[in-house]
Amino acid sequence: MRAILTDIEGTTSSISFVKNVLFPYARAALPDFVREHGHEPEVRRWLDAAAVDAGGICSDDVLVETLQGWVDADSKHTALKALQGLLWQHGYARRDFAAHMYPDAPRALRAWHAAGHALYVYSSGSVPAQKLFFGYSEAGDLRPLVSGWFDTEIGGKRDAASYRRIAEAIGRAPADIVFLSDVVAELDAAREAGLATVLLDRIDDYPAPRTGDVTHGHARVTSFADIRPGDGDPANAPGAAG
Ligand SMILES: CSCCC(=O)C(=O)COP(=O)(O)O
Ligand SMILES: [Mg+2]
Repeated sequence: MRAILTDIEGTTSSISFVKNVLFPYARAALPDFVREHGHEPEVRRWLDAAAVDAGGICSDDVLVETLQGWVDADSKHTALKALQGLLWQHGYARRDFAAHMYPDAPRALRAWHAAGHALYVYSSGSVPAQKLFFGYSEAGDLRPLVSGWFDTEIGGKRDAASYRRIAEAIGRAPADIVFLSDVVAELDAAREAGLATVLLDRIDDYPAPRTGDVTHGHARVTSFADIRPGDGDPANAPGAAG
């Protein structure tokens, strides 16, 4: 039984939810959050880590502006991602929003879990942010389906070494893991590490279909419904095109 490792943004869920709901929420909440919680060790640790890459020692006001710029630029900086997770906690808990899920994703995740496939998440969002996302999803609490969570603390998503570390962490041979993502560069890195790969080509996120050479030979599907992780090479899945 292959294990399944899935990305979130652009794969289980729409990019527009992250860009139009989560990021603006974090951006707006940052100044008050840093003022009210900046002295707490967990928050300070990430603020200090961000400050190092923001050019060294600076005031919290300058740091907030830098962090807001990183939000606008969709930076995957680990410290920003950790802070975003802490910021979103309030929004989810107050039911200001629920995390978007393409309906085919939770349907397939539940079916794969019931069939005995172990499911893992690997996202640039911090592990706490991933758990909030799956916990407060439009499809309900999906956390019980997931056996393990990985973020960029294990390494960048475009680095093959990250996938080798994940395989080791979950105790599986790389070839026994299928990685699902919307980003070809991430799939290239996973394939280099020996994982099977499937490109999610979500029409809502990527209106021009990504076919032919741009898929770099990865199996391509537009829905989780077309992935057959138990059938050997996912490239043979119905709907997959290299
Ligand atoms: C799961 S947290 C919200 C999404 C996010 O901040 C992010 O960076 C997602 O990137 P992904 O690696 O899931 O494409
Ligand atoms: Mg993605």
